[in-house]
Amino acid sequence: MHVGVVGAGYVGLVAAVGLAAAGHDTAVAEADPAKLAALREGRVPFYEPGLQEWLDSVAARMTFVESAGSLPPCDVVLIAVGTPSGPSGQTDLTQVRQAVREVAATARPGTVVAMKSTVPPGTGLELVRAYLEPAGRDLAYVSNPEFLREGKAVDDWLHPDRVVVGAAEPGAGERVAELYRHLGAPLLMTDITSAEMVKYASNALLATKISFINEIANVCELVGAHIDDVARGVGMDPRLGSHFLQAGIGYGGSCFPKDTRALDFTAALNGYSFELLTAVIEVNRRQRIRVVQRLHEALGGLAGRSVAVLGLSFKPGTDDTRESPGVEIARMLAGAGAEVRAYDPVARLSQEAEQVLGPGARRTATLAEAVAGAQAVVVATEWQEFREADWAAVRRAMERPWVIFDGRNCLDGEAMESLGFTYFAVGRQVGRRRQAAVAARAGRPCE
Ligand SMILES: NC(=O)C1=CN([C@@H]2O[C@H](COP(=O)(O)OP(=O)(O)OC[C@H]3O[C@@H](n4cnc5c(N)ncnc54)[C@H](O)[C@@H]3O)[C@@H](O)[C@H]2O)C=CC1
Ligand SMILES: O=C(O)[C@H]1O[C@H](OP(=O)(O)OP(=O)(O)OC[C@H]2O[C@@H](n3ccc(=O)[nH]c3=O)[C@H](O)[C@@H]2O)[C@H](O)[C@@H](O)[C@@H]1O
Repeated sequence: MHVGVVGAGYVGLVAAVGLAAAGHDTAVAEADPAKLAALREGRVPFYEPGLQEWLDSVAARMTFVESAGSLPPCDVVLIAVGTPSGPSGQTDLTQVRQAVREVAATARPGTVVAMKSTVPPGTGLELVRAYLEPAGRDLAYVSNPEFLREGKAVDDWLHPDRVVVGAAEPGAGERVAELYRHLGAPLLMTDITSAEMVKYASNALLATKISFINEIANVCELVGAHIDDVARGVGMDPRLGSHFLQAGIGYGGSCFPKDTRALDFTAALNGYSFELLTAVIEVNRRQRIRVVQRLHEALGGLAGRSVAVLGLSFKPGTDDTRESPGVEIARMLAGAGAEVRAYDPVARLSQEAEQVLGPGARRTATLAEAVAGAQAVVVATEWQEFREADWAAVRRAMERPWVIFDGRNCLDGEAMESLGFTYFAVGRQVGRRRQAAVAARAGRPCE
C-alpha cells in the first residue's frame, strides 16, 4: 500500500518505519523544519533505542515532506500529531484539526484517514462532520489508537498486545487492519468512539495502578511494611498482574498526565464527576510533593541547602522531559530556596524547560558535578548509571547530613545506610527507621 504519516514524533516515526519495514511505500509529513532536515539526512531527531538502525534499513522506501498537503497519493494517511493538554486539562486539538484539514483538502478520493493521535471520545465523529464530509471526496475516517511506550517503541510496535480499529464503514477499518496483519496481534474492531475510549481507559487504568500502589506504599511507611515485598505478593495473583506496581514519585511523561486530565475533563463536560480518576491525578501530584516535604524535614528547611536531582527524563530509556517528576521536583526545591543541581545522562530539555528549572537550579554535565557539596540527593529517574554509581565516592563528595531520597526505589537501601547516608525511599524503610516504625506500631493500641 501507499501510506502517508502526518507527524514524525515518537508515534508517527515509529509507525512510518514499521510500515516501511513491512513493505509499504511510506511518505512522512513533518512540519518542524529542524526535524524534517534531520530526517532528510537520515537521522532520527530524538532518542529512541533501536530506531536509527531500523530507519537505516528501510530508508529507501521512505520519503519526507514538509506538510500533509505535500503527501503523494496514499491509500491510508495516519495522523500522529501532538495532542497536548490545554490549561484546564482539556485536549488541545489544534495540531489534529490542522492536519485533518490539510489532508481533507488534498487527499485523493477514497483515502482512509486513520487517527493514531490520542483524541477524546467523540472527536472522530466531529472531525468527520467538520472536515471529511464537507470535502465531498469519499474520505473515510478510522480511529486507530497507539499503545507503544517510549524507550521500547520499536519492540512495542513489532509486538503489540492488540490492534484497535474503530470505523463506521467495515471496508475502511479492514484497510487499516491490513497494515498490522503481519504482526499477528489480536484485533478489536469496533466503532470510532469506543476505539477512542479504549485508549483513555487503558492509560487511566495504568495510571490508577500506579497511584494505588503509591498510596499503599505511603501506608507501608506508617505501619513498617516493605512495598517491594507487598507489590511482589500482590502481583503474584494473575487477576491483579505484576506490571505497573512499581511505587515511586509517580507517573510523568507526555501521556498519562495529559490523558488522565483529558478523560476527567471529558467526563465533567458530559456531566459526570469521575471521582476515582480525580483522586488518581491528585495522588500523583502529592507523591512529588512528599519528596520536597521529606527533604524539608531532613535538612531542617530548604533555603540555602544544596540538593542534587538525578534524572530529568520522565523515565529511563527516553530523552523526553514532558511532565517529568524530576523536572518538577527540581523546580519545587529551587522555588523553596534550595540551590539545585540537576543531572541526566540523556534528557533533552527544551529552552523552555531550562528556564522552568528556574534561577535556583542549573543542569550539570556530569553526576559528579551535581553531587559535589550537596547535602541531599534525589534519584528521580532509575537510569542504570545511577544504580551503578560509586555511591561511596558520592557520599565523600557530599556534605552532611548525607541525605538520599530514592524516588524510584532503585538502590539498595541497606547498602546506602551502611555508607553513611540517611536513606529515604517510597514505602521502604531500612535499618533503624524500619525498626522504629514497627516498634511504634507495636506500641499503638489496635484500632
Ligand atoms: N509518545 C508516546 O509514547 C505515545 C503517544 N501517543 C499519542 O500520539 C500522538 C503523538 O504523540 P508523540 O509522537 O509523542 O508527539 P510528538 O509531539 O513527539 O510529535 C508530533 C509531531 O507532529 C508534528 N506535527 C504537528 N502538526 C503537524 C502537521 N500539521 N503536519 C506535519 N507535522 C505536524 C510535530 O512537529 C511533531 O514533530 C499524541 O496524541 C500522543 O498522545 C500514543 C501512544 C504513545
Ligand atoms: O499513551 C501513551 O503515550 C503511552 O503511555 C504509556 O507509555 P509511556 O508514557 O512511554 O511510559 P510508561 O512506561 O508507561 O511510564 C509512564 C510513567 O509511569 C511511571 N511508572 C510506570 C510503571 C510503574 O509501575 N510505576 C511508575 O511510576 C514511569 O516512571 C513513567 O513516569 C503507556 O505505557 C503506553 O501503553 C501508552 O501508549
